[in-house]
Amino acid sequence: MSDAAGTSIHPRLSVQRELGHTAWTCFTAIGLSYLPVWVTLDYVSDLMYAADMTVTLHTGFLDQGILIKDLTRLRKRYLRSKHFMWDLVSLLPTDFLYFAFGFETPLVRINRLVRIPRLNEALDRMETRTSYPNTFRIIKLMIYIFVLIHWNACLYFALSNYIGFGSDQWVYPNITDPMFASMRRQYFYCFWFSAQIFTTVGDTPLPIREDEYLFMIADMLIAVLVFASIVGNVGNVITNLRDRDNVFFPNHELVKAYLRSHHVSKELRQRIDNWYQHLHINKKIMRENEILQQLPLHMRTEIAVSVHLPTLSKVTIFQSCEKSLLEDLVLKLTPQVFSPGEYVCRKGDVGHEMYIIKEGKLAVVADDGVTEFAVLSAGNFFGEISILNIKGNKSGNRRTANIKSIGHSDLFSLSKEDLTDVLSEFPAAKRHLEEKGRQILIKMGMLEERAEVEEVEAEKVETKIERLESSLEVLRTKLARLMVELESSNRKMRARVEQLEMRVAVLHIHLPPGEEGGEGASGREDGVGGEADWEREEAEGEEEGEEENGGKQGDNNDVTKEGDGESTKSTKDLTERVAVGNKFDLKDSDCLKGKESDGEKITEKGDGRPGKGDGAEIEPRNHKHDPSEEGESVDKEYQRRLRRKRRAGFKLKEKKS
Ligand SMILES: Nc1ncnc2c1ncn2[C@@H]1O[C@@H]2COP(=O)(O)O[C@H]2[C@H]1O
Repeated sequence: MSDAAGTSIHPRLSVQRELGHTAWTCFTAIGLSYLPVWVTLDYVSDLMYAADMTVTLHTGFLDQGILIKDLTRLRKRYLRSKHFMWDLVSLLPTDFLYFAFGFETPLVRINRLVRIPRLNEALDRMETRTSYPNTFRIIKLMIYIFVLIHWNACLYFALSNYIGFGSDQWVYPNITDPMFASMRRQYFYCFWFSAQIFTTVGDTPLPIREDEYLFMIADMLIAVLVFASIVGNVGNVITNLRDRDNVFFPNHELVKAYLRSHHVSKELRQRIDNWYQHLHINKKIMRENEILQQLPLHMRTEIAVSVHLPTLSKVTIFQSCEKSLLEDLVLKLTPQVFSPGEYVCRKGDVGHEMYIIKEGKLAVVADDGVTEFAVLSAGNFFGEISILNIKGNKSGNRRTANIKSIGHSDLFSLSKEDLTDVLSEFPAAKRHLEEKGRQILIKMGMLEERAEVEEVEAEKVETKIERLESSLEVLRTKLARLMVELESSNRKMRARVEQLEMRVAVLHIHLPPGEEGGEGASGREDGVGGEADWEREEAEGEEEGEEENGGKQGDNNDVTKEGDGESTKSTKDLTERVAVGNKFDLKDSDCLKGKESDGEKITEKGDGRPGKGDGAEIEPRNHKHDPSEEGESVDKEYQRRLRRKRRAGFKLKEKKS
């Protein structure tokens, strides 16, 4: 059960109780004559109070935005709240006091009044739910005033009773007088007396005694407040109504004042007045976008869809459209009203929006304003040609015809930007609109078909170029990937060769000295792995290196660097190089080769010892044995062989290829 349900039974109930009780308390005769009625009303009210407690117990509440309906939690919450305390107090069975004081003292039930805040709560809720809040506010105010006057009337009667009926001219006349004896007369007289005070009419008899003066003073003070609140509330209601009108409709008063001050012709003023009249009488709300702006977008869309969808679905082009397109469109529509004979657009004007007809009839007219080419009615649209950039349209962005409102017509306008926005997402609808425009243009002979064909062809060429460019891009990426793969397999190969060479070098080192020397002595022909070949290659390499690189010889470090660089050069670099259109230049690898030969050469030069470069650089036997030197020479030997073999490998590969 929702929260609102809990308080809905209160207003009638409480008003009735309060009126009843004071009447019964002060007008004892009324109370005693209708005792069964009062008692029944009292206990029915008590039942309702109890029912309200049950309802409250089942009323959900929001916890972090989630409606809690769990009974145990609801019960716990209610029992711990202060409402429960007040509800309990209001239902205490004080009626047992009747046995002590008798039925003439219904005041024993005064504890029921602690529920008054619930009455206010209920009224507030009703006010937010009613569709006529201003009327509701006025009625609420009237009820409050009525209750106040009623209570005051009862007090006046009770005071008169206390002073003595008819003891002076201010108090209630003697009730033994038949004229004032009837219960109805008693109540009406007191109510009239009280109403005079609260409405500040003040036409009451003058008080005589002090207690009468005190009563009057208190009443007058309350009356001022009551009067002020009446005036204030009614004023508010009127302002609200005017504000609402000002939001719904353009401010006529302001426009009128403007027209007067600028001495606008009577005929034009008349037309504007008629237009205003039409808006008011037919409740044409012009500023709905402004009004709905205060709501969140999804609610605005829902409202706009429910209000305008029937119109949009009448429009042929939108009939087959997806719901999302209509939802997009509906928020961008601006209502416009045109008077009879008014032009919506004129031929030759620059088009900024298109129109959808909600109601009314419009004519496509010749320049004379009389000859009608076509009549458009609800569900039709127009003004799309000049904003769609139709190819071959001779009039460009200019209106192709005059459109005149025959009677009053209700249109929705849709700006060029909004239409372009929406149509960019829905190409089918765009094609449909363009097709319709093209047909009209052909009929009018305003479509340059050759230009259209040319534009279409130019578009085709453009599309082809775009396609070629994108294929080129794909090819480049593929090439880059291939190059990266090539590099990586190269690297792997080299690593493998290095490993093998390392093994060979280790074998050499561990050979017995005789064999080692033998190898050195036996000459290059017997060298491991065809060293003679390497030497030859080396020599060639040197020559090539000299030819190709000339002055680059100083780059001797590059040999090793290039070798290592293979691994440091990231594949990313390569990809970038290729992607930016640098054709992967084979010269690079040639240079590399060249540098390697340079490097080799420089190493030899650096050695400065003839014969060192021939690859048989084994230390003389009689050299004083130094283990560190031996290690160093082995290292150098190994490096040199490594380089030579690598180069030889390259050359062999090249030769083979
Ligand atoms: N013969 C016609 N029948 C229906 N509509 C037309 C005709 N001629 C022009 N229109 C519409 O009138 C509009 C005038 O502005 P546009 O040229 O932007 O778009 C035009 C069409 O939508």
